[in-house]
Amino acid sequence: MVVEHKSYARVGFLGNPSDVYFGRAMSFSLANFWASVQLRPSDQLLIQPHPTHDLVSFQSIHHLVHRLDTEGYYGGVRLLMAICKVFYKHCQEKNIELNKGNFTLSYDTNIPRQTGLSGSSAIVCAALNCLLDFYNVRHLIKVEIRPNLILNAEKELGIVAGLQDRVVQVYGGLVYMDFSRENMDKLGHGIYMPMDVNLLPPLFLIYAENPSDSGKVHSTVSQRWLDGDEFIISSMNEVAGLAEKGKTVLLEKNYKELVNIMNRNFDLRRQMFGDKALGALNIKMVEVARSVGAAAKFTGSGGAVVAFCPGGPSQVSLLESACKEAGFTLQKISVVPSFLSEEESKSLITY
Ligand SMILES: Nc1ncnc2c1ncn2[C@@H]1O[C@H](COP(=O)(O)OP(=O)(O)O)[C@@H](O)[C@H]1O
Ligand SMILES: O=C(O)[C@H]1O[C@H](OP(=O)(O)O)[C@H](O)[C@@H](O)[C@@H]1O
Ligand SMILES: [Mg+2]
Repeated sequence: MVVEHKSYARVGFLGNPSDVYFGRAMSFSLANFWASVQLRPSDQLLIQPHPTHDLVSFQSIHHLVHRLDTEGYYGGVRLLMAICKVFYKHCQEKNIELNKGNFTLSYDTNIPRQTGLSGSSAIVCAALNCLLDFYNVRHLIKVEIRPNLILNAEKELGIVAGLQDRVVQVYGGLVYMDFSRENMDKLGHGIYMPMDVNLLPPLFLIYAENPSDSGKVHSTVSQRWLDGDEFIISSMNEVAGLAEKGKTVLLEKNYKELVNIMNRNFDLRRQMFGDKALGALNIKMVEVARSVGAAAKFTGSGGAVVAFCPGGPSQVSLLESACKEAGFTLQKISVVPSFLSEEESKSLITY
């Protein structure tokens, strides 16, 4: 029995990064890019390195150093190992029996690497889905809990990350999420509300080959937040509030106000993180979009931008030219509908 699962990239549409800090967020599953994981039964338990993403053979020392400078030390192998560990420990803790032989896990991805499109958790989410089916335990691990397991796999590796990406990668579609401390403490997870994807106006993705490490980007703000820095705490609360406002604005189809909310979301991130942490190229992507009057903000911690053109097709043409001139890739966003089964949707609040 070979099991294969696909998990899509995600766009943190509003409220990110407050999800890392007990805030609120609205995100959607992006059909343009995905990761896939395959599980095959085998005699040995093998985590297969990807031929390009886990490169260990180089043409020269120059090539090796260039690769480390541009893409860092790690690929997906550590993510696959970490989710195996987290899944196993969770099952042990919950007395879920895992009666099966060994397997080989392999992965592939076309999600631009480390561009804030959640390439990391797409690999982890697809692997978790393989494990759930291989061991036939999907019915024993609630849908609300699965994002926590995906996040814990990355936390295990010391990556600073939040839940918004993992939630939408498990649920699919458009989801509004409330991670308030009260809910997290009481329920052990946030409150996740699927929304109608048709409420979204046409959106565009701008990105560049410019990998940035979300853990590194978050580390200073994360420490300041832990230290009780008032500016970070109040700004993060405002960012969380934007997701909530955004929910109302989308339901009312008030797209004029959506422009202000998206722009404010990025401006607050910029004030909190500072230009050095965000990176000049990432900031330029937002500025290029804004130069034609589009609203723009990061999809994640940096590398890709979600843009909205309230002026319609003529403004989209201007955006196309501006991106081309700046050397950025522009794609029309396509959203993946919800993945939830009828059974899984029943317990959830929908809009
Ligand atoms: N496309 C990829 N292929 C292989 N591994 C990846 C890829 N993207 C991310 N990773 C792994 O996940 C880790 C964290 O990536 P992260 O900075 O969160 O990127 P992203 O914004 O894509 O989620 C990386 O250090 C690496 O180990
Ligand atoms: O900063 C953000 O918006 C997000 O950063 C991480 O996502 P990534 O795709 O790795 O950049 C993090 O996992 C999210 O929870 C944050 O919202
Ligand atoms: Mg990530």
